Amino acid sequence: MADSTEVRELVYLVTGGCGFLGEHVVRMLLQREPRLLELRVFDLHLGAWLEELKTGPVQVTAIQGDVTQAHEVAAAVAGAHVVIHTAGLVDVFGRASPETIYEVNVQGTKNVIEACVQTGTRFLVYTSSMEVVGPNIKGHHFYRGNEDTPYEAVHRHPYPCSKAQAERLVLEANGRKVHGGLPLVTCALRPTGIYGEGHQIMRDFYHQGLRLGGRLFRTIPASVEHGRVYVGNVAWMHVLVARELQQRAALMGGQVYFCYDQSPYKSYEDFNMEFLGPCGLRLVETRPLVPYWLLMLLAALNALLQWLLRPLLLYAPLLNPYTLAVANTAFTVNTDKARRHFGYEPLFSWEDSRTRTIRWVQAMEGSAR
Ligand SMILES: NC(=O)C1=CN([C@@H]2O[C@H](COP(=O)(O)OP(=O)(O)OC[C@H]3O[C@@H](n4cnc5c(N)ncnc54)[C@H](O)[C@@H]3O)[C@@H](O)[C@H]2O)C=CC1
Ligand SMILES: CC(C)CCC[C@@H](C)[C@H]1CC[C@H]2[C@@H]3[C@H](O)CC4=CC(=O)CC[C@]4(C)[C@H]3CC[C@]12C
Repeated sequence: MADSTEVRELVYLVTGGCGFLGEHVVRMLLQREPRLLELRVFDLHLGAWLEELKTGPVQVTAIQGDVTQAHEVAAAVAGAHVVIHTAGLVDVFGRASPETIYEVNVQGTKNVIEACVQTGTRFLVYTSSMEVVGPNIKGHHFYRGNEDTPYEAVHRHPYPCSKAQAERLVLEANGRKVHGGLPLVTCALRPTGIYGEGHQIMRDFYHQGLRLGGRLFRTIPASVEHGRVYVGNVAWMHVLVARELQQRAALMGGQVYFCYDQSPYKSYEDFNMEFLGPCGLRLVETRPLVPYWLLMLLAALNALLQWLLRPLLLYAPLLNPYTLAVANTAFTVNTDKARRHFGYEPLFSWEDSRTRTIRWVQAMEGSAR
């Protein structure tokens, strides 16, 4: 909470501040960063909700801009003490071309780093992803691993490749001299699958369940654990890391941290049912209804259809070979690195996270109840 004894002097910039995670980071900063003087929210598409934030003690500056445009980024970064770079193209469904994904995720990140160097901004927090580690193309399971767990991180899909490249750039930039001669301090946060208020895929599953008469059909065995983390805790971790990076540069600079909380280890579908169940949906079958080989065939067919239809229309269903491989490969983390390095404790318990997410699903139009 804002402490009235703290002096408001810091300028923060959040790129992608109107996205699913970005909005939570923006709101969390306003609630939990008492030294904030100005908060710049940079996004390709600005949300109308920003207006309601402009009446508080912090100056909220909305900047409509594109991270792929170096001059726009430099203008937004100039004078900021801290940059939280969450902007990214999150596309594993083939909606955008690989070139566009690289342009936004890699070139956009380069632009942010160069802007920090040119303008003298010293602290950069990058929202990376578990996907920079895995699941890899071989489908190796990553079972309750931590930041030091050996794992063959080999990818082919543009999204994880671009996130891995961008993360490397951010970490390599740690220690570079910025304008004025002081060193840049960077670090990267790697959320697992984020859930919570505003999660588009949860919305899609909910509406799909409604269309199917309140039922969802299991596709992945319940034993395939998936790492999930509540958006409020991911946002809190960003706020904390940005704050502590300024005090503990030697320890935290150039480091990566998985984002974790007390959300239970479950399969992707069983986890979603924690929220969709109380909203009237049920998961049919204890075992997958469709055999895995058939799912693979359907996924390949979807990829083929996407390619054939591309000149005419965008066909981008949830099921494709990549999403199937990710959903069917266990990836869970068990770490306390963030606690050890900067005192992170989840702000929201599992019960809170669950209740908040259920309330949000229930508030969606046409609740199944
Ligand atoms: N959703 C998830 O489960 C996970 C997301 N992440 C990472 O978290 C970050 C945020 O992801 P989400 O909030 O889920 O996605 P999102 O799509 O809701 O938010 C991304 C934001 O970036 C903005 N953006 C996209 N291209 C831009 C550009 N060229 N210039 C300026 N802004 C641009 C979008 O308008 C959007 O507001 C991303 O970097 C993503 O890779 C990491 C792990 C898991
Ligand atoms: C076989 C089913 C039809 C598959 C449906 C579920 C999938 C769409 C999702 C299963 C796992 C998700 C990914 C995972 O949570 C890790 C991610 C991290 C990110 O940085 C971005 C999003 C994502 C790739 C996420 C995307 C949806 C799933 C593949």
